[in-house]
Amino acid sequence: MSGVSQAVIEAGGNVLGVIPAVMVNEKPQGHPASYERQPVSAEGQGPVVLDTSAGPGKMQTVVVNGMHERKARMATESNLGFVALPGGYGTFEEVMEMVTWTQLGIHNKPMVLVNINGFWSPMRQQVDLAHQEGFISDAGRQLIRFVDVEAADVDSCGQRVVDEVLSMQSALAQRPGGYWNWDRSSKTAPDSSPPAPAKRSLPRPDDAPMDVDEVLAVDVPDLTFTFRSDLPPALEHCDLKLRRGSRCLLIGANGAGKSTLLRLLAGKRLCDSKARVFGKDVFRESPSGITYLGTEWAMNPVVRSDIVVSHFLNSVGGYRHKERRDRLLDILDVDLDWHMHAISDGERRRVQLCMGLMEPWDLLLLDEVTVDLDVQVRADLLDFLTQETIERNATIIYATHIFDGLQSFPTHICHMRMGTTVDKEPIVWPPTGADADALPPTDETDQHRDLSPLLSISLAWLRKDKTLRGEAETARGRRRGAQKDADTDSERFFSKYDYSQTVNR
Ligand SMILES: Nc1ncnc2c1ncn2[C@@H]1O[C@H](COP(=O)(O)OP(=O)(O)OP(=O)(O)O)[C@@H](O)[C@H]1O
Repeated sequence: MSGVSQAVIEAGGNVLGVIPAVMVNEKPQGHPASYERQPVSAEGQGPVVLDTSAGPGKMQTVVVNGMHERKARMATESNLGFVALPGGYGTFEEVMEMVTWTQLGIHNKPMVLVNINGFWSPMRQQVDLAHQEGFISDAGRQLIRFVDVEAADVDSCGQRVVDEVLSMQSALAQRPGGYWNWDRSSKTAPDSSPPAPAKRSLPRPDDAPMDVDEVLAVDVPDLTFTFRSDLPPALEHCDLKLRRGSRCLLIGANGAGKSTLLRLLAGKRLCDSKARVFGKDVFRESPSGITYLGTEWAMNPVVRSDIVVSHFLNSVGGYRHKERRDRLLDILDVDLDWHMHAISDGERRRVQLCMGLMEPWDLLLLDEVTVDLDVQVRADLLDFLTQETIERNATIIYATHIFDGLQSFPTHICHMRMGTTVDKEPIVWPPTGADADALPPTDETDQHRDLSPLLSISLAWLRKDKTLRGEAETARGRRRGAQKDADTDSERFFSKYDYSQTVNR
């Protein structure tokens, strides 16, 4: 791969590597490589590396959380198709998965194997055998092609391979969609036509009437999602429609489903229901311009390793967005000389935000990432985000439990309860007319508190949600909190296993 990368760079092309975080810094113990890595660039030593010394092209390495994300990212980035050179298990697996995705209609991309000195011939025989035996259909046999190359001709076979990819691409374009209707909730056959315009009129943040052809920034109709088939759905019948330029707060108790919804919108999990961002299916069509920032980032060992912040930011593409990066460095008050392993949680969070927000986004999904910022930085950040939605018409969905200084931030609020969105459409904020009348008054318990209208409504919602959730759990034989009437052997347990002196608190 390094040879291919080097050649591409020398020819002025761009190389994008996608690497799981675990492989970033070190060679795993027992790694069979008998040589020390001698990279032509600093590839593999940071989240994204640009090596300008290698040649006129650009080389970048993107670090992702795991192998599945890596594959999905590679599939998304490939807009022409896939070319495989000889390789081992990983290559076999990737080749077959990408072909399978074309067979199933998840994407529709050529797969061309460069058959150097017959390396892939056994694979071709296997595919032909499966075809003869009826395991692969006639149409399925067309989903993979081989270009025979002698080792001596490797340097000059590039054009033939590209021609094969292009020819296969036009053949695939004639092909109907995949076998499955991936949207189980739809009664109709797969439809490759552009998404239907939204039927209902949604208020724009500035309340202008909606154009019927306008593509919504977020369109989630009746979304249901289950983590495992033996568990009840974590999301059920969720609806969320937002126009570009909206800033929507997700409000709900712990476990209401906010993070799950945000992660689905970020395309991190496959779900049967149709969820669209800018008119594209979030998982299968991977719309560009989505940035998701969640709390799990700070747990990643890479961001706690001894990396200097300036290197870290450069390596994730700071050079491409220098102006925004500098602006964010000022707003977030980040010291470029900090070492990531020797800063506070809040400081690490500022670096995360700087890193995540540098590249302009069209949809920003924020999952509680401002929780450990000090109040001044948080206030300045909220101003920056508001400005982004006004100036660039970008959209934000923000799940938080911290309501300080939020009163004038949202254009919409969306109440989630027990895995569902309570209203068919998010409530325009600040509310007026009938919307305002429908909102709950301050709960009696909270009348002595000095609450903003937003916090007052949220508290009233969550108090009601707790009661409803308690009733639902009781009906299922569950109960939270103290179980005063239940028999317990905790005293006996304590006398036998007294850990109180040994457990760190
Ligand atoms: N990996 C998982 N496997 C199974 N169930 C899960 C998983 N993650 C979350 N859930 C369930 O999904 C539900 C919604 O969780 P989610 O994290 O989306 O809630 P949330 O509204 O973001 O909560 P919080 O405010 O605590 O962050 C919870 O009831 C939880 O039990």
